Amino acid sequence: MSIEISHTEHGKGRVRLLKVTRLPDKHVVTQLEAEVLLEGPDRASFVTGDNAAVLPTDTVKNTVHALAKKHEFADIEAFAVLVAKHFVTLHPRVIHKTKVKLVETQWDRLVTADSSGQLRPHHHAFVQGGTETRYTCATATLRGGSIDLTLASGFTGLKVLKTTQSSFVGFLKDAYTTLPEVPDRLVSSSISAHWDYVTSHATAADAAAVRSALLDAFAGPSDVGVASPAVQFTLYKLGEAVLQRLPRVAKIELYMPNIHNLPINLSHFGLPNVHPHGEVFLPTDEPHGMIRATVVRTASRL
Ligand SMILES: O=c1[nH]c(=O)c2[nH]c(=O)[nH]c2[nH]1
Repeated sequence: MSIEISHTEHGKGRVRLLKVTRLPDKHVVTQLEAEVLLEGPDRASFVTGDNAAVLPTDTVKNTVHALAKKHEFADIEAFAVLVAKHFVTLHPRVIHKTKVKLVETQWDRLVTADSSGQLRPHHHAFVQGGTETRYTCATATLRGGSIDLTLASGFTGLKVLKTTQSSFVGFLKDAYTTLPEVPDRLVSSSISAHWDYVTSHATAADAAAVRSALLDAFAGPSDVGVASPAVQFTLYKLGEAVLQRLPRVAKIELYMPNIHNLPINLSHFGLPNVHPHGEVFLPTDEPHGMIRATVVRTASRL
């Protein structure tokens, strides 16, 4: 029997920083948590204990902090690419690939009354709210003399709810099926999305456009909505909307837990509480349905 080591990587996780950019008219903050992993051809540190090709993970952390100070960057996408390129550029002999994941903590600018009583965006005060987390992943890989870059972005915890235009009927039944057919129900989810860009030049605005496309497809037109015969169908429509609207997105992975809101049985009190009278529900978060799919663009058959 011979034993070999195959894939190796090392780096630093949970590297946190908050950067303040002090512009004259406003301060701008970016808070992020980085995970940076380095890959190289040398296996000696794992196999023989020779650390000559190992850039300490402590240095990786320091580098993230120092690059944040040295460079201006518009969004986490730009900073992820910058960090990923840094290591393969500085140490091409021992580092052939860098993977960077940056998770952003969103600070929203407060809107308060100014000294004259006018409501205005605040110069330097922020608030954090919501459960949504946005992230981006960049990789830099040395190929010959150049660097291949890939960029992906995503978010978790985008909570959505519709109070009608959702049904679940006609499903497969067996001896253990107790679920009744539901022609009209609430549908709720906490959407996670991860998408690959066809370019490494995508920005926070692209991520915002993906989010809008997903929400528009979930909700449908504001007056009439859009039918959801199952979370599965809605998930596919969400992915399709993103790929139709945004040519920079190559593929999107979506996870939509089906967060059940169960009609409470009020029949003891002579109160019908099911379709079309369903008004009082018990929001639950476990167990929840798990619906996941990847939606990709295929080459045109024309
Ligand atoms: O939209 C749904 N998809 C399912 O697969 C499913 N299964 C279930 O019990 N309820 C639902 N709802």
